Amino acid sequence: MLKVTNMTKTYGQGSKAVQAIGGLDFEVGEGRFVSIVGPSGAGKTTLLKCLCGLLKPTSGSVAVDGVPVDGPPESMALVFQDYRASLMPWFTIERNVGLPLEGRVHSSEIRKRVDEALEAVGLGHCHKQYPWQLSGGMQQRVAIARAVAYRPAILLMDEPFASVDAQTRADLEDLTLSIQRNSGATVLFVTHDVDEAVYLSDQVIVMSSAPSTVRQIVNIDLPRDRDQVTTKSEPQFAGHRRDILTMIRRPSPVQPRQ
Ligand SMILES: Nc1ncnc2c1ncn2[C@@H]1O[C@H](COP(=O)(O)OP(=O)(O)OP(=O)(O)O)[C@@H](O)[C@H]1O
Repeated sequence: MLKVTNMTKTYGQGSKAVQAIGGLDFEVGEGRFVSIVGPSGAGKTTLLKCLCGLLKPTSGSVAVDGVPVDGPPESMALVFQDYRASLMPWFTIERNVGLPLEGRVHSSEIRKRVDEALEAVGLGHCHKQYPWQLSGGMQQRVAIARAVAYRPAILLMDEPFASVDAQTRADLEDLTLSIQRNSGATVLFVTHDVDEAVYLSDQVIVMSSAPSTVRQIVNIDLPRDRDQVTTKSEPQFAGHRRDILTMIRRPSPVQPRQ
């Protein structure tokens, strides 16, 4: 469904050039949940921006169902870490959720999808409230509801739970899994948290440091029905976690004393 071929990305030119992505090749199958991990500055956000057509790769290509991506495709939605920046404070929750659908589908259909999406994220009682009246975790649920209402074939998520507390994060992980199962969407999920990547994914793409390449694609052979306690107690979970952490761990800058 999604194919990245020999993709590179360099910002700037000449002596100021920064090569973020050195050359990436991978494919993501329809309905898969794929996480992307790698050291800080590896180019994970840059990769997502190239996938959704916000940035043009310097060379190589991105294609969805064989069609090259050269602008934001209709079939994709994005959820960012910073929910404060992605929600409009002067619009109600229901307006925020329905916004990407305005002008695309009939208003009665928008109402129906907004109701369903807010119900799915447990905010069926918040239609008329404003973002600033909700907690951080609730605001991130609104951002997820907006993506759900849009019904994308591909959902890109860039560290979506990095700004919420641990319990809310676990709840949002499970919410994302159940939404993905129900919708059948393909999810690409950038995270710094290796446990989160293993817990959520069918596959984890491990990137090297910049200029990045794919170090390894790890198939996660855990049963698909995940549970925060039992899945994380599985020996395979610990094995995947150890292997991925070993791959992305940076050498310590502090040398031991002789
Ligand atoms: N607009 C830009 N102009 C110039 N350089 C940029 C720009 N955006 C990112 N970079 C550089 O590209 C490299 C990759 O950045 P990117 O944000 O994609 O990495 P990341 O893996 O998402 O980082 P982190 O894990 O810290 O969020 C970094 O060296 C960064 O400084």
